[in-house]
Amino acid sequence: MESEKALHVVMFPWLAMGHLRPFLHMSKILAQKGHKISFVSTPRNIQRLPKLPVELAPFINFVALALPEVDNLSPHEESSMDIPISKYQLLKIAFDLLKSDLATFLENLRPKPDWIFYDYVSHWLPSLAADLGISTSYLCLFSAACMAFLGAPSFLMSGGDGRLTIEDYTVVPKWVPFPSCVAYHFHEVMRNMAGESGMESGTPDPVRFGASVGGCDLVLLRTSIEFEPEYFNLVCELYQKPVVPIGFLPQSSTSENNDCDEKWGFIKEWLDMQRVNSVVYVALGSEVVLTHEELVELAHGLELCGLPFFWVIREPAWSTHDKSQLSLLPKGFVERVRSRGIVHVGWVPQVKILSHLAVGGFLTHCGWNSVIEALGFGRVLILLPVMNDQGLNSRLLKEKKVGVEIPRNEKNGAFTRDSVVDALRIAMESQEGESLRARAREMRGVFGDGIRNDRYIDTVVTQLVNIRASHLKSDKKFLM
Ligand SMILES: O=c1ccn([C@@H]2O[C@H](COP(=O)(O)OP(=O)(O)O[C@H]3O[C@H](CO)[C@@H](O)[C@H](O)[C@H]3O)[C@@H](O)[C@H]2O)c(=O)[nH]1
Repeated sequence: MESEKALHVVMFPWLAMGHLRPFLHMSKILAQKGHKISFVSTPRNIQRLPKLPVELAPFINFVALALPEVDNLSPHEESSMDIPISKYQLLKIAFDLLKSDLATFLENLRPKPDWIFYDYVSHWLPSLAADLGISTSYLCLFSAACMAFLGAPSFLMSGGDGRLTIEDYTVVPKWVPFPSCVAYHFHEVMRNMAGESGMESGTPDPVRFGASVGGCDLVLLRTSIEFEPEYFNLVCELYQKPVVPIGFLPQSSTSENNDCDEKWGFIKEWLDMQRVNSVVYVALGSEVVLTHEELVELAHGLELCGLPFFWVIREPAWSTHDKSQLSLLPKGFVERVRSRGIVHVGWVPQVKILSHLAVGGFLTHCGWNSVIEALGFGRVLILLPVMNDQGLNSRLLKEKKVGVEIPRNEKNGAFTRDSVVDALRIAMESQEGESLRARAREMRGVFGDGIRNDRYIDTVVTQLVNIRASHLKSDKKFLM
């Protein structure tokens, strides 16, 4: 790369592991190409990120801004994984209050950064950056299908997004011109509403999305044209502005080299003892907490199916001993499955686990990072969406025939142990599931191919350089 084209990019992700990590990953990829990064977040979130490889450390500067205090949010509650969904709006209030410290940081940066990449929550950032002459990109970490479902920015901005009833979210929107099953189930909308109660942050999520898309110079979407061309093209039509796919930012099994190294030893030892493609990896990301009933049915399903499994259970920071996830499992479960199943509480090196040849399938909540990581290694998916965008992703993955969804009761979301067993058997063993497994294996070439995905990044960098150059040309104040 010619040195005069090196960019300085400020990263400002939402306070959630599923957002901080891909922003960091994007930072590392740009740093590898010689660009400079200022990664802005709160102290505890920065501390929790995987350590940088030495060769990239000079290119990435972490900037810690203290999270402003708000009522009913304790000082250590800095990320969505620290709090129940009922407190998400409080975290958004605190996040919005970072605006003035971020503005001070940006004003004092010399020379001025070229770009700021922001997340969907910071709806106030485009105008702040524009005043300072910094180009803006909304780095969107959701599938194109999900963004197409949400709709055009003007629609999102108009009074909360024009959908008035729960049922409005359960149908494919009228602007989707091709056959699609991407819409929420009733119970998914209900679960999401638990995080929106009262709109305490003053800014509903649809408005945050609409302003983030509408206000930026460039939308970067973490997807590829090969996987969901119809939805990607629809997003471009809806947005009427430059939208560039960034590919999937695939990670190799060694790219998280220092993430939970000590744990990997024992996990690998266990996986090494299992047959190729035989293990179901079960994990539900950094935010989902199952209800007691769901946890019990999932446990029974895993026990009854007879397959080897590695189940990661997240113990929420706010749970007490009698409400801990482990204590809610069926009595004697861990002992009964010990010969073929591991229940692990706490953080694990997920990418390393998914890369292991013993893992055949992934029972997932359909967080977009998890989906990308699993398909990068060609693992078939058993879909158990819970909240956020997960239901939409699940429908997309079903549509693309790379996974089987565990059926739930439409109204209350209940699922049974038998439906878990059925889905697991289809995905992992039965003749019926062979085409799903084959299609998931094919996806390695789309999600996991480093060279193919790197081409997307090269296009992104060209766009960043060109758009920035045209901004500098058209407005002298950008030259400060
Ligand atoms: O023990 C763990 C648990 C998680 N991870 C990593 O953490 C990330 C989790 O991301 P994701 O799978 O997307 O789940 P969430 O953290 O739940 O993600 C939130 O953010 C995603 C991206 O916007 C959304 O798709 C989800 O619905 C939303 O819940 C992934 O990279 C995992 O590899 C680990 O490495 N170890």
